[in-house]
Amino acid sequence: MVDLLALGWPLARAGEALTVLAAQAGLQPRLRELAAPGAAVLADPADASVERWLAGAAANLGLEAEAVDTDIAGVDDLLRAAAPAVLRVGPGGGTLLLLLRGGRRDLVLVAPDLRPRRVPAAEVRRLVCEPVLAPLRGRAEALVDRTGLKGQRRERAVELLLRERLGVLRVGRAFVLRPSPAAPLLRLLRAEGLLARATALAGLHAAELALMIAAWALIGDLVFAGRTDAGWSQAWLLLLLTIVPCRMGQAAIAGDILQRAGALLKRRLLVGALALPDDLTRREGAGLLLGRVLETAAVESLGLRGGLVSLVAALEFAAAVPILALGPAPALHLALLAAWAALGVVLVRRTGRHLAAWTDTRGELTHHLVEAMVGHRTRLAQEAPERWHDDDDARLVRVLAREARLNHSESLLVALLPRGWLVLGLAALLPAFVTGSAPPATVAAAIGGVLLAQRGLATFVVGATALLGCGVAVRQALPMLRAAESADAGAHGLMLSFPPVPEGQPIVVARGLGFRYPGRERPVLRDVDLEVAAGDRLLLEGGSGGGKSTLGALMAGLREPTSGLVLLAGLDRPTLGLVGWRRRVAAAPQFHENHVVTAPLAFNLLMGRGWPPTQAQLAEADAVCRELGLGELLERMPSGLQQMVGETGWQLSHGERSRLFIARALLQDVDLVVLDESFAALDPATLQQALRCVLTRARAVLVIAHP
Ligand SMILES: Nc1ncnc2c1ncn2[C@@H]1O[C@H](COP(=O)(O)OP(=O)(O)OP(=O)(O)O)[C@@H](O)[C@H]1O
Repeated sequence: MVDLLALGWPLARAGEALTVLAAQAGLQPRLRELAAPGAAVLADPADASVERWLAGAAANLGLEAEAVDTDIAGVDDLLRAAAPAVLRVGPGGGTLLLLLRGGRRDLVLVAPDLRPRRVPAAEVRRLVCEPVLAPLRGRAEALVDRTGLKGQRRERAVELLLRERLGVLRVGRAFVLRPSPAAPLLRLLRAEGLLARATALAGLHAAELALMIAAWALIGDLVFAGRTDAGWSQAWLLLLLTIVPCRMGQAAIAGDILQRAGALLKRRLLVGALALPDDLTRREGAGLLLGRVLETAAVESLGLRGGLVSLVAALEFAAAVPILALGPAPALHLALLAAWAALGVVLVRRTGRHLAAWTDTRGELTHHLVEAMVGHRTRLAQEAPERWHDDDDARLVRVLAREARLNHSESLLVALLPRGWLVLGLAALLPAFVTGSAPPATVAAAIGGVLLAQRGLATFVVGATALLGCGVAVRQALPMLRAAESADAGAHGLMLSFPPVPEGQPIVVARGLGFRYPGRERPVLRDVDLEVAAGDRLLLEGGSGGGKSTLGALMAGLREPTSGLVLLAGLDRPTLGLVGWRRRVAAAPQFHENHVVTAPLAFNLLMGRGWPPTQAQLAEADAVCRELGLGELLERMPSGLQQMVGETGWQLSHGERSRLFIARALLQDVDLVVLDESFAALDPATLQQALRCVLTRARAVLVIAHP
């Protein structure tokens, strides 16, 4: 029996453990010194802060740690397929097992002496499940004992009974490690095994082509040399039959490539969409961004299919060239083929231009449509009905005209290129056929070459059209792909964790602070000095457009200064990272910048704390709501904290929304809360009540308001 806990790593060495596992699993982690989890994290290993720490540390190494929950019935699958992964085991999940290789019978763990150790999967399974099963084992054994079973059969019956009865109980968490979706593309492709699969696919297709050419050669020999013996026909049949498994293998590998690469691309685009710079989303508007997101679907479907099909086309072309070179009119055939391929390139480029123009007009149409939907209620109230659809027809006509041009160009490509070549290729063989100057077998092989090139051209058209679509879609998705590349850069800082700032000590200090919006000539803020200490209650007043919200955003780490310095607890943004900064300062932005997500009220309140919440967090959310005067609303809502709110849920009033935003900031349990005009919509009595709650609960507060 192996002492598995001795092979585990203590939580205090979690950073080192992640680095070692990632390096041994070939994930090429970024080599970076990670600070150990702080005392606050280690104090309660059962708390979600450990999981947040692990996720942040993985991001620092350029990796992604996906938390996977499993029930007892799913443990075997997890141990088989999750590697490389970190399993939390032992009391409170305070020990980490590093799963390097999974399996059904044996697993490989990385021990604290950095050596891989093979251990039986059943023992790891027992360690993971026993804390949940142990309390009920006695009852299960008593039940089985009444059946009279003995020895191993008794053990097995107890296990099966427990698994059957308790299969859905949740057991410990695992963190599956993989390269971050923002990692260099080549590393992602290699980690997913896509390069190896693409090579296998090309190999199988080349084998299929070789088999087909051999089959032609054989049939040519049979027909022209007049052989009639059965052995040759059987060999021909065998060659054709061998093509079947070749094709099946290709279909399976291609499906696998499409699925894996599709998932990879989706993850990258999602990361990019969430990391889009704030100013870009403002500048482009929801409509254009929605259009871009819709276009990204084409990147996957067209790009992947186009890539595979083009690979096949290139192989078919490459096989046709030597066959034609051995035919009766090699120079003429090869010259014609080169000219036809050049014509193909011209037609493809023309189609590409039409496709890009059509996509741009469609994007404009989506933008127009979304703007109309967002402003629908205002238009209903303010605009005469006969003007609602003013531009619609003109926009539709523009889209349809460009679509017609695209269709024409595409049909020329699809119809002319492969069929035209067939006519030309066969015509070039006519002299040899008529004069009988070449042996029949050579003519037959050349016909095969012409057909193969035609197949290559037809495949090329399909692949090129798909790649064109993909190219246009990539251009649309570019902001997201770029944002994905920089998504993890510095977001998690050095993962420092330290206790709350003591009373009277500075939390945020700004010196010589300046800020200028991109594209603006004059700075909004210049030479600002400000210090906010724990226990401070500050009010920032000023005229409209004076830069109050901008200063609030700088304090909350939502923007970086263009000159000067802002320090939080003595540390700068790169050291703390955006994630670290937000754990210390929470902001309730202005009304038009803040959003009620269509989700339960509790989700909206606890957004910054992770989901699902603990009972204690729910109780805290309930208490804050009541202190802010939302108690009566909670009573009225049939589902209380679980009531769906947002655009399609319970519609909150202006004042209720602003208190939800205040509660959301207070519940983040931070050193400093920045409230930007959060009280403007409240009547005097409610305002006093809300203010009392903020002053009691916040360790320090900066309130932005008009005089
Ligand atoms: N994203 C942006 N891009 C360019 N300029 C901006 C941007 N956001 C704000 N501004 C400009 O910067 C100036 C300061 O804006 P800010 O919102 O900080 O002022 P404020 O004092 O909070 O105003 P108010 O009291 O009206 O909310 C304004 O002139 C505004 O137009």
